[in-house]
Amino acid sequence: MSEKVIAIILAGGKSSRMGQDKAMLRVDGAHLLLRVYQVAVACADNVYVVTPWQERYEDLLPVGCQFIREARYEGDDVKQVETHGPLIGFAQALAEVNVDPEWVLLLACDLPNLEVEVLQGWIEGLENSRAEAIAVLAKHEKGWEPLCGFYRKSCLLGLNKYISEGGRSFQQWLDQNTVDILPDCSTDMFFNCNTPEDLRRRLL
Ligand SMILES: Nc1nc2c(ncn2[C@@H]2O[C@H](COP(=O)(O)OP(=O)(O)OP(=O)(O)O)[C@@H](O)[C@H]2O)c(=O)[nH]1
Repeated sequence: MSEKVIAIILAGGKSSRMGQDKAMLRVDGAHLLLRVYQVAVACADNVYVVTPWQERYEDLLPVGCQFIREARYEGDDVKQVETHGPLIGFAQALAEVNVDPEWVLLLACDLPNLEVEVLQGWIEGLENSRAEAIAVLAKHEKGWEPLCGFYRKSCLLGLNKYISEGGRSFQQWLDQNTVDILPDCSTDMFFNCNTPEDLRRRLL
């Protein structure tokens, strides 16, 4: 029997390179965050959206969507909100999630090319991963693809230790641990929209 997963979607970035909230961009008629959410629902028993600004997305996502409200720092000027970055957003979400499956599908909100069938195939393969692997991810020449892949919930202990020692890099944390590699990493599912140029390319 194949593994079950929960999904966590990260939707709390500054989108500074895009110049507007990436989660709200429309691709093929639907907001990016909604597209990612729908894919996650097709793959996972429970889906959580972790964000410091839940109110922005409440009308966008179906009623009953499970939000995890991430703590944020605010200066006097509300526009100067400081986010913590994806690693801390992930750790905060993992700490909140208390449901059963041991595997978490982690997704960024800016992935316009996700394919349910590919993700489901990967989920089926999770049962073959090594017991000591904290994650199963794609790996490319430049490193891991941390924001479209699978983590064991038990990685939280080590992740919190890494963060408490000042670590903020997915790549560095993953390199310190055992990680299995996903089969067929050549898919363009990992393409993410960081800049207006990325978006233009995707919409062509
Ligand atoms: N919950 C949460 N998600 C984050 C945070 N920072 C980034 N993300 C998400 O992580 C994914 C990748 O984000 P990046 O593109 O690296 O960063 P970004 O801040 O969104 O964009 P830039 O400002 O252009 O770097 C996106 O889904 C972001 O929404 C954060 O502090 N909290």
